[in-house]
Amino acid sequence: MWVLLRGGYPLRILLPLRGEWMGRRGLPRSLVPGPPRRRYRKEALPALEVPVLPVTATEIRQYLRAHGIPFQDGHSCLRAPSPFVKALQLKDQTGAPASFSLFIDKTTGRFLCMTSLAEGSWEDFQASVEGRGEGAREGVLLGEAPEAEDSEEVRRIWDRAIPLWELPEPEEAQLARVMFGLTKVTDDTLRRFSVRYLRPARSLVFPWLSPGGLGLRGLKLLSAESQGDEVHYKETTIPRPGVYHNLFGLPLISRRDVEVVLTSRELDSLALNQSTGLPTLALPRGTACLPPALLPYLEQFRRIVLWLGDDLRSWEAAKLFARKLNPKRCSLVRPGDQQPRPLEALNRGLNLSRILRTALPAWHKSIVSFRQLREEVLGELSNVEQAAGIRWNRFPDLNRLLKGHRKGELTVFTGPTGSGKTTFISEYALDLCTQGVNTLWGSFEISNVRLARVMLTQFAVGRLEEQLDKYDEWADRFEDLPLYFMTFHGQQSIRTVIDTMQHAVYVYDICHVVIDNLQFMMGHEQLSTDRIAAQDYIVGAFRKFATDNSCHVTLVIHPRKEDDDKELQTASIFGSAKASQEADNVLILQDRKLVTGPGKRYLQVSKNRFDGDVGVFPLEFNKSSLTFSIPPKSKARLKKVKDDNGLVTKKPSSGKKGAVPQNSETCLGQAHHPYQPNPSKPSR
Ligand SMILES: Nc1ncnc2c1ncn2[C@@H]1O[C@H](COP(=O)(O)OP(=O)(O)OP(=O)(O)O)[C@@H](O)[C@H]1O
Repeated sequence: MWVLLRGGYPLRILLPLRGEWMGRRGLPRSLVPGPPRRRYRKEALPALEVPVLPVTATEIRQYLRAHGIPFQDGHSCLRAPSPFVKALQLKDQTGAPASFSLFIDKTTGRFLCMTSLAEGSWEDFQASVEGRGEGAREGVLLGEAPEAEDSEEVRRIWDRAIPLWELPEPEEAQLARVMFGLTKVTDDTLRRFSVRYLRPARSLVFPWLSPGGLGLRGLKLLSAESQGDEVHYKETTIPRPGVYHNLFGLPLISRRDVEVVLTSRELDSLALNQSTGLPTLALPRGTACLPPALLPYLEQFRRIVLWLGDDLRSWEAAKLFARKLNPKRCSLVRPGDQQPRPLEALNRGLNLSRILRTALPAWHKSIVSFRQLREEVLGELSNVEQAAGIRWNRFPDLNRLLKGHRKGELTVFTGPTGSGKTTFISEYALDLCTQGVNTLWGSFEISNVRLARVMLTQFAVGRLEEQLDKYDEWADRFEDLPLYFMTFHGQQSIRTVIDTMQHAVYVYDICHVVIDNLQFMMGHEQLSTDRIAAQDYIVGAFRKFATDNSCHVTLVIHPRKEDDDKELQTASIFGSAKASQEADNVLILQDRKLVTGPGKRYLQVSKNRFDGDVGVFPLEFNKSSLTFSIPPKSKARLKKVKDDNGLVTKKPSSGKKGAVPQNSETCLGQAHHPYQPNPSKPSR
């Protein structure tokens, strides 16, 4: 059953790959825990060229006032009476008075009615308010959530899973407890959270229950594999990660709870709740993202403590999420030896309540004293490996020079026309995306379909035209990557692009934005002198965005002038020194055709603010897989050039992969070779 919405259709500013290219799924589904979701669907209309800007909180308030709709201002949402609630429904799913059960996200305008569970975009809401009379006559029907298709599989797995204490073999139960670190978690805790165990998969099963604990919306299976003296966890969710929006523990939250502890793992929530008795919730995809669709369920809390993990990445994610939740009500538990993950703290007999009391306020005045910085400095010093950022799997020599890909930096990338800039940066970004770096592409030059085709070929490391029988397998895995595309093409104003990037950071927790390329934000009418000023302004805007949002921006720039027989220099990129000063890193794709022959390229790191190492290394283009990454068998040479102190070091490349980040779990929660589909992931 579908609703035929009246009025304008929201133009898709951000388009997850699946919506445009795969053609097999509808618009992004921002689902929230609860019984079968009611959602608005729209006739598929071609997105028009001019994207709309996200609605602002001021506009939302003005609209509600103009239509006489009372509202209360919350932390991340406005609360209003719901137009989707029949008069007789007096209580919502969580037992609150249904009158103010509509939550409208102040940043995106998306709404969720806690009573009818209707949800949709700001335009949907306006259509339902303005078209209410006509809507009723046309028969406003609400669609079932598309992921309902998984419910049979969910029910089948759930029915086959049993509580740990019901396992026939006590040894099996004990082994499972040891593997998952649950030796100090009681059966009562497991029972309260309805945790089960699926014997055939040797996996814990965490249910996605509706707030009232009535409906089963989905599941997360967690398996553990011991590798040496380490245990690696692998997560599988139904429905897939992109729509698995379960706040694990939500059914245990009562309306009277005003404080909650957010964790990044279900096991940590079990340990925390058992040890402190505090309400606790686990985020559906750990530190990878905090879907805005979950914010209405967190509105009731006056204090939120984020205890996401024991490493720098968790600390960074906690700061990012606190900004979305309203920093003034958030406190962060700082990672440290005496402040490990909650489950580890429980197993080490530490006092979790005391650790919670050391949580630092997320919000502080704009001028900070060193006291507030010292914790972060300590965090960086004790996590040098992670402070260096995410390492590329495919470009070990890039790791040796840049040491990693870090949030908050601006990288400028250039190369001669037609040299393979888009192709290289596509693989460079894909490599990071497969490691859980939420990525937004702004492809102004080539269409998203063509770019996605290049990326899928690079992802499959081979021509899919010759193996179309494997297309679905690769496309399914590719679809689960945290990868989003702006729908702009051709000239765009920098303001529009920045606003859209801001929106994406909020909605999808984007950590890496690729802009290909800067020239598309330079109006044609600008004269040459203006062009330099315009370029400086645009680079400055991206610099500010990267810093303010702790999001890495990679900016592709066509060189100002090129002499075919000479290497590009930094000066040949920028009109003025300002732009090269703004960049943290400057990469140049050199194609010395005269020297190295067809296909050969060199990548030159000509600026590296992180630790100063600059140099060049060879790249070999593989036409069938469209990849530049060094084939594992071949050894590439890394030549370092003199750094500022005149030191010259020349290290033969070991050809080893760059150091894989400590937590090699990806956004999909499983560590697997990024080049191959993961056979252990159940096929759809
Ligand atoms: N090293 C290479 N050798 C041969 N062909 C290449 C190489 N790199 C990319 N190509 C091919 O050249 C074409 C142009 O590549 P690409 O669009 O990445 O270049 P570009 O530098 O981004 O171009 P432009 O300057 O127009 O943006 C593509 O078809 C690509 O497959």
